[in-house]
Amino acid sequence: MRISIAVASKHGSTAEIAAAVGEELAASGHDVSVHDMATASVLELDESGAIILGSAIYYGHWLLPAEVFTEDLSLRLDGRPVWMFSSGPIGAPAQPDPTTVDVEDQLVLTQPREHKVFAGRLERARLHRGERAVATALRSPEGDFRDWEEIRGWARGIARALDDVHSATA
Ligand SMILES: Cc1cc2nc3c(=O)[nH]c(=O)nc-3n(C[C@H](O)[C@H](O)[C@H](O)COP(=O)(O)O)c2cc1C
Repeated sequence: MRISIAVASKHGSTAEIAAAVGEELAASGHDVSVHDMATASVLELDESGAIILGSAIYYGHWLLPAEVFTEDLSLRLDGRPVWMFSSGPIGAPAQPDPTTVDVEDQLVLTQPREHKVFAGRLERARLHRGERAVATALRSPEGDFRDWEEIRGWARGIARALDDVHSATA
């Protein structure tokens, strides 16, 4: 099946999650394309049988390009299955609590099969000056907390769910 992954990332770590999800789905035999929501058109996803949307979390929300893209896409979904992921919480245990991300609008618009929150990466050297000030004020831990086995396992679960859909309709 053709699967599109559309992602919004400011400092690259969420884009790398999208790439890993894409690798797993491709390994399961799917035809996968990854789109940057900051530059892609929703029309590029028209031929996809399933769609995965993901964004980094900043200040409790998805990045603006992800919010705009998702709203536009929602008019063209036509019942196609959607999965969503967010990436942000930092540290061990990861903070803030993954449930604090406000993606209510995106959930209502796309009715995803699942919304998964993955831990993120925060490296001060990559941040802009204002972001660094916020990270310092919040005493955010620094590091790469992404759990690749969790991420790849989630992608394999999507592949299995799509197989089930396919065999039920075959
Ligand atoms: C200024 C700033 C604000 C952030 N706000 C949140 C937040 O509200 N919730 C959260 O879970 N993570 C937050 N994060 C952590 C980022 O989501 C995390 O670093 C993520 O992995 C960045 O993804 P990217 O590399 O794709 O941009 C924030 C990070 C920065 C620098």
